[in-house]
Amino acid sequence: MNFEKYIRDINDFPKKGIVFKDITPLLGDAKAFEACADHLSSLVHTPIDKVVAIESRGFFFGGIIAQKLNAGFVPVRKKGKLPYDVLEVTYELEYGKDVLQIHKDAIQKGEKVVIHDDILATGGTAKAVCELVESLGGEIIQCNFIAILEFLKGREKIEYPIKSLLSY
Ligand SMILES: O=P(O)(O)OC[C@H]1O[C@H](OP(=O)(O)OP(=O)(O)O)[C@H](O)[C@@H]1O
Ligand SMILES: Nc1ncnc2[nH]cnc12
Repeated sequence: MNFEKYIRDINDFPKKGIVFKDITPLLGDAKAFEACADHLSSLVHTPIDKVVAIESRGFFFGGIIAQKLNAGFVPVRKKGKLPYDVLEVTYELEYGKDVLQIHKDAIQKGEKVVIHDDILATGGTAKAVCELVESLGGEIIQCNFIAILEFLKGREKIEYPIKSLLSY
C-alpha cells in the first residue's frame, strides 16, 4: 500500500517554519490503518518481550504491534501522567523541550525491546526513550517508525537498528 498518500503536510504547525506530518488521514482509513499495523509488525523479525511506545502518537500503533508480536506494551509518557515510581529524562525535539517518564518496573533486565513512534525527526525523543530503556536494563532490538524525516538527521543520534515504512 502507498502509505504516503495518507500522510499530509501541514505548514507552520505547531510553530512557524515547521512542516508537520499529519497521520490522522492514515488513522481514519480502516484499510490503511490495518495495513500500516501489519507492516509495522512485519518489520520485527525476532521474538521480543516488550513494545515501548511514546505518548501520544506512538500509542496509536504501539499496542496493536505489541499484540501482533505477542509482547507486552509499555507506555512512555510526558511528565506527571504515570502513577507509579518513574525514571525520567529531559529531551529536546524538533519544536520544543519536555520530560518523558517510564515506570521503574516496566522492563526487566535483559528483556528484548522494540521502541515504536510515529515519526523520527531530530531523534531527540527516540534517543531519550533509548536512555530510559537502557537504564532499566532492557535490550533494544530496534526502533520502529512510520516515517523518518531524513533531513533532520535523527538516525545519527540512535545507535540501534532503525526501521520505517517511509522516508522523507
Ligand atoms: O525526533 P524528534 O524531533 O524528537 O520528534 C519526534 C517526536 O515528535 C512527535 O511527538 P510530540 O512531542 O509532538 O507529541 P505527540 O505525539 O503527543 O503529538 C512525534 O510523535 C515524536 O514523538
Ligand atoms: N515535522 C514533524 N511532523 C510530525 N511530527 C513531528 N515530530 C517532530 N517533528 C515533526
